[in-house]
Amino acid sequence: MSVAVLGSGAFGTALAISLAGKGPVTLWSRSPEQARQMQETRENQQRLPGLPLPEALSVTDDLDQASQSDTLLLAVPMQKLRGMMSDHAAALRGRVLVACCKGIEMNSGLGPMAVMAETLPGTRTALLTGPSFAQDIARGLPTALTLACAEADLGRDLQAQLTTANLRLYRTTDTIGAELGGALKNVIAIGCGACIGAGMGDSARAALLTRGFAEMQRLAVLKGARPETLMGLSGLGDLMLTCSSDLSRNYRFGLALGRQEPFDRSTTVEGVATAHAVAQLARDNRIEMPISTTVAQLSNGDYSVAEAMRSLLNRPLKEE
Ligand SMILES: NC(=O)C1=CN([C@@H]2O[C@H](COP(=O)(O)OP(=O)(O)OC[C@H]3O[C@@H](n4cnc5c(N)ncnc54)[C@H](OP(=O)(O)O)[C@@H]3O)[C@@H](O)[C@H]2O)C=CC1
Ligand SMILES: O=C(CO)COP(=O)(O)O
Repeated sequence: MSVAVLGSGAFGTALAISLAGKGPVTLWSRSPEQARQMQETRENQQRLPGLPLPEALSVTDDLDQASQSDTLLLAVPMQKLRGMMSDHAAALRGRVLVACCKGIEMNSGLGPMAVMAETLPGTRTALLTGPSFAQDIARGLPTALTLACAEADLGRDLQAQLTTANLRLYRTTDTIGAELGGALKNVIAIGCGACIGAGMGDSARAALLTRGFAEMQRLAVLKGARPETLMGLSGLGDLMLTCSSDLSRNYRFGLALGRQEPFDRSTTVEGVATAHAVAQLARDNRIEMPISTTVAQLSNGDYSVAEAMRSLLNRPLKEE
């Protein structure tokens, strides 16, 4: 089975580098200029500088060529997934699609699995998610991720196809739990970054992370996830990584909010749109998601970090 990665950002490039250790892989960029640069320099200078592209990795800007592969990894930001799939529906039809994005679509409240199902009904789909920074994967550091696929046999095939020497995949059929774990942890990571940036300390971060995890479980279980999925790589594992590392863009965005410093808005920070989607889901489903809702308000500039923390501390007392 052949594989191509569609989307030449940091994560798509890192996955293609890792997969190239096993055999030929194609990386598609929508930008002819970026594709040419990568072919010439054998590096993704824009999104993943300093990490060489192996020989087995070929770069193209021709989607028809890339989509000849049996398995296509879709490595674009969540809010771009629907548009990218609609633009290229004819080329993607009939292939196995593996979404590699973490988030909830703003207007629909849907995750990547539902967006793929709506855009190309009948397509065989899966999700790759979990704790990993693109730089770590590209450097060949040990990493473990979750491959979620509702079709157990296809999940097994994809697990074997996409596991590499240093990237170990676990599988699950709980696609709802896997996608909500990956989406919701980014929101909590913004909150944790803001808390550290504002000098509120590690104890406050531990409280946010733990109560944030309670929110993640509440929404995920309501949507049909298995609680144990949230305890795994795609939930707790990714939450811990993202809430504690400066390599995370969501965490760094939070740090900047807390320090009242500017932040480059062109950086992919999935948790901002997802926080707004979660706030809407909380209203629609009448559940409490106070930290996620506060992060949405914070990222809008409605609150200072100090005000946000005060509003969380002043909530009615309750059982844990
Ligand atoms: N970076 C990481 O460590 C990890 C990222 N992820 C997830 O992977 C997803 C992608 O993130 P990442 O690669 O880091 O993001 P980047 O910001 O590095 O790159 C995003 C890429 O998507 C491309 N893109 C955007 N819109 C489209 C479109 N409509 N059609 C085709 N390509 C498009 C961009 O192209 P252009 O440059 O032309 O705009 C760019 O190459 C996110 O959901 C993220 O949460 C998951 C795990 C780790
Ligand atoms: O998802 C990630 C780690 O698992 C990457 O996090 P950021 O998108 O915050 O950089």
